[in-house]
Parts: sequence; C-alpha cells; structure tokens
Amino acid sequence: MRIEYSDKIICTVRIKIFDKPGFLGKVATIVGDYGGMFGEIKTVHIGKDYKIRDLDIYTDDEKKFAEIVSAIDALDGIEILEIKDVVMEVHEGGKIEVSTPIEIETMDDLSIVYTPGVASVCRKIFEDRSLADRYTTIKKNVAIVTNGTAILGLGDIGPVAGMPVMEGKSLLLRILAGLNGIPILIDSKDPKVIVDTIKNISPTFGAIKLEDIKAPECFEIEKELDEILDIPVMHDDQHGTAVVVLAALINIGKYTFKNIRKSSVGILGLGAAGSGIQKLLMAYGIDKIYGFDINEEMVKRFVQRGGFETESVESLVKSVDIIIATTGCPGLIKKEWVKNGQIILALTNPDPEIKPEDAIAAGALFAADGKSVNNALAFPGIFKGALAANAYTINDAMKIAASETIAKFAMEGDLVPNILNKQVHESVALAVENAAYKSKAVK
Ligand SMILES: NC(=O)c1ccc[n+]([C@@H]2O[C@H](COP(=O)([O-])OP(=O)(O)OC[C@H]3O[C@@H](n4cnc5c(N)ncnc54)[C@H](O)[C@@H]3O)[C@@H](O)[C@H]2O)c1
Ligand SMILES: O=C(O)C[C@H](O)C(=O)O
Ligand SMILES: [Mg+2]
Repeated sequence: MRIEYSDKIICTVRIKIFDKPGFLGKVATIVGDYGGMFGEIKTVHIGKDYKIRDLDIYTDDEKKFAEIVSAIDALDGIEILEIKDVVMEVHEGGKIEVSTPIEIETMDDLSIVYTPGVASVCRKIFEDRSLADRYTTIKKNVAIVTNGTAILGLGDIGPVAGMPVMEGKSLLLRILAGLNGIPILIDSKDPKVIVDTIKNISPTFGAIKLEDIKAPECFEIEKELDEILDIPVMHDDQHGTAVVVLAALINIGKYTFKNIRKSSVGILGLGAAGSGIQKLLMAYGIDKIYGFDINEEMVKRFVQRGGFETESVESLVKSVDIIIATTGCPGLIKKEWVKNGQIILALTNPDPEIKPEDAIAAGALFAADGKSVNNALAFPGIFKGALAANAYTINDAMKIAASETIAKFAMEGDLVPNILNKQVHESVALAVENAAYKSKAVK
C-alpha cells in the first residue's frame, strides 16, 4: 500500500527560537496538530542562547496556515521574525532567461560572433539548409505553445496567466534534457489561427510542444501541425500524461501479478489528457476502457475510438479496477465510492479528484495524484530522443518505449520514479531515439 503525494508549500516561516531541547518539538507538534507538514528546516543564524531557523511549512490551505502561525506565535521562547511566500518570491522576474556560452571581450570577438563574421555562416546555411542543425540553436529549441484555455485544472485563464506554467516546463526542458524551451503565448481560440501562427514561426524550432490547450480544439491543432510540419509536434497534456500513466500501470501489473491488458480501466474526464490516455492504453493492448464526461461531444469521440460509455461519475468509479481522473474538478471522487483494492490515479492539478491518502483510507491499493504521476517524467526525454533521432513525428512506438523505461526506474513499491532523477530522462531519450529509428519515424 503506497501513498504518492505532496502537499502545497504555502510559506517559509523564519523564527527566533530559544536554543534548549524541546522548543523545536513544540513547533513541530503545532504543525502536526493542524495537519501541516515540514519541508526543509534550515538554521540561518546561531546566537548566544537562541537560533534563527527557516521552516518550510506545507499545508492544505491558507486558513490552516494562518492557524499554525498564530499558535506558534503564542509559544513562549519562540518569536516569528518573518513569513515569506516562497512561491511568489521564486517567480519574481520570471523563471527563465536567454543566456550564452560565449564570452566577448574584444572587438575581434564581436566581429566573429556578430557582423561581419556571422554573414559567412548565413551564406553557408543559405546554400545548405541542413547546416542550420549544426551552426544554430534551432535543433535545441522547443516551442512551448499555449493559448491558455486549459491551464492545469484552473481552466481558461488565458495565455498570460498561464505563462508561469510555460516557464516551468521550459525550466524542466533545460535542466532535465538540455533543451531550450521557448514559451509562445497565442491570443486566439481559433484552431486555424493557432495552426497558422505555429506553422509560420516553426523555422525557429526543432520541435513543438503544445501545452494546456483545451479539447476538442487541441486534437485538430495537433493533427494539422503533425501533418504539415516535418518536425515533431506533441500535445503534452494528451501524450506526455498518457506515457506516465502507462508507466504507472505497467508497475501496477508488476506488483499485483495481474495482466493489466485484462483489467478494466475507467477514465473520468475525456478531454485532452483523458483522450490521450485512452489512445495510448488502447495502443498498448488494454481494451476494456470505460469513460465518463459531462460533455457529450467528448463522450462521442471516446466511443468512436472504441471506449465504453458509463452513465455517471459514481457508476464509473464503482465499476472498474483502475480509475484515472483528468477532469479539472478537485474532490470529484467521493470516498464512499472507492472499492477495496482499487487503483486510483487522480491527476487533476493542483488539487486532485481525491487525495491519495483519502483513497487509501477508503480501501484503494494504490493511489497517486498529478504531482507524482506527472507528464514532466516524460516530455523532456521524449523531445530529447525525438530530436536526437531527427524524427518527423512522435508515434505510439516511441511513447510506449518511454513508458516502459520510466516504469523500470520506479523504486520498489512506487508507481513512478522521481521526476528529478536525471538518469530517467537520459534513458527515456535513448529509448525514444531507438524506437524512432526502429519505427522509421526519422527524416
Ligand atoms: N498529472 C499530469 O501530468 C496532468 C497532465 C495533463 C492534465 N492534467 C490535469 O487534467 C485536468 C484536465 O486537463 P485537460 O488538459 O485534459 O483539460 P480539458 O479541458 O481538455 O479536459 C477536461 C475534461 O473534463 C471534463 N469534465 C469536467 N468536469 C467534469 C465532471 N464533473 N465529470 C466528468 N468530466 C468532467 C470536461 O468536460 C473535459 O472534457 C487538468 O486539471 C490538468 O491539471 C494532469
Ligand atoms: O503542468 C503540470 O503539472 C502537468 C500538466 O501539464 C497539467 O496541465 O496539469
Ligand atoms: Mg498541462
């Protein structure tokens, strides 16, 4: 029985605390009593008979956090010096920047990297387009494109409010795959405008990652772009998510000695993520897939692809072995509906359809949320591998290779590995590159 989740960090509390046994314990008791958890505890100053410490405190909501703070404040021997909203602080000024590995000190250096030296590189690329792969960053540039219509589970908040997510994806592409993820915000909901815009700027990029564009528009946009562009295009919410879900299911099969291809799977929310999951699970050979969505058009598409319609959230949850929820509706799954021994992946971010600890308490065998079963385990390696192979597309063989590799890296008893394990992304990239050659997805 495993619980995979992490709460939200609300803040860092800086305290001045009397340096005697038991004082930090009192603070810990308060945090625990109010259902909070500690992250890092750092000592930032040691005084004569006191210490100054920074405590990262995780809680479910701001109200609980306020209660914790006032209870700590009431303790003798402990003084709150500062409360820092670390999340907002980290975002100040944005999270990414363009940098260069080249230094220029002299006018000669300038003539080499800029005018007039640069002109000879331009001429050579003009004569032979393929030289751009070697003499520019194009093959390392991945466009991260959104129109802001399905930002996490926050819904249609527009492209500008979605920018922190795009910067986060960019940061992960850099750290985990060494690629330049360049956010592109498009102020349109018209699929044709989005396709044309991406097509027209595509020479800048080696690959296109669509992000947080809602269904059904995302299907048409991805399909069109995949057809007209000779570089890989992947809608991360559909396929990155599906790859990680399949990895989790592969491990569930391993732990339970069950053939997951014979399990009944329920998908709750048949939008971008839900439909991508359905497609990949079917490609893997799982055919008993049931689904529910409040939007009839989504249900129709799901059934056309070979899924079985269910009449309500409750009947779906109550009837399947494995439930995967991608609705954008926190708390949608009630504890009473959970079956003994069930597997529940409640993937809505930032707050899941049911908290993993609640699902486990209600009898689930495995439960995870969207922070651990997260597409960040897949997209860095997928793009790196596809670019290394010079692939023109990202096909099912490449995705399944990624899932199988991710699954192998999970520690015993876990569904998926840690997102920050760089070896995972290296291995996913290699597996995807090889699968691209084998499936002839290369230019
Ligand atoms: N963990 C991950 O890696 C990951 C990846 C992608 C998306 N997600 C999460 O999945 C959610 C959906 O994202 P998306 O891109 O698919 O959005 P989307 O808008 O394309 O799809 C959401 C679907 O859920 C349906 N829905 C809404 N309320 C419902 C309800 N009460 N019952 C049944 N269906 C309902 C909608 O009709 C829609 O079809 C988001 O919260 C997002 O954070 C998580
Ligand atoms: O952004 C994430 O954490 C995962 C996913 O892309 C989502 O939209 O929720
Ligand atoms: Mg997303």
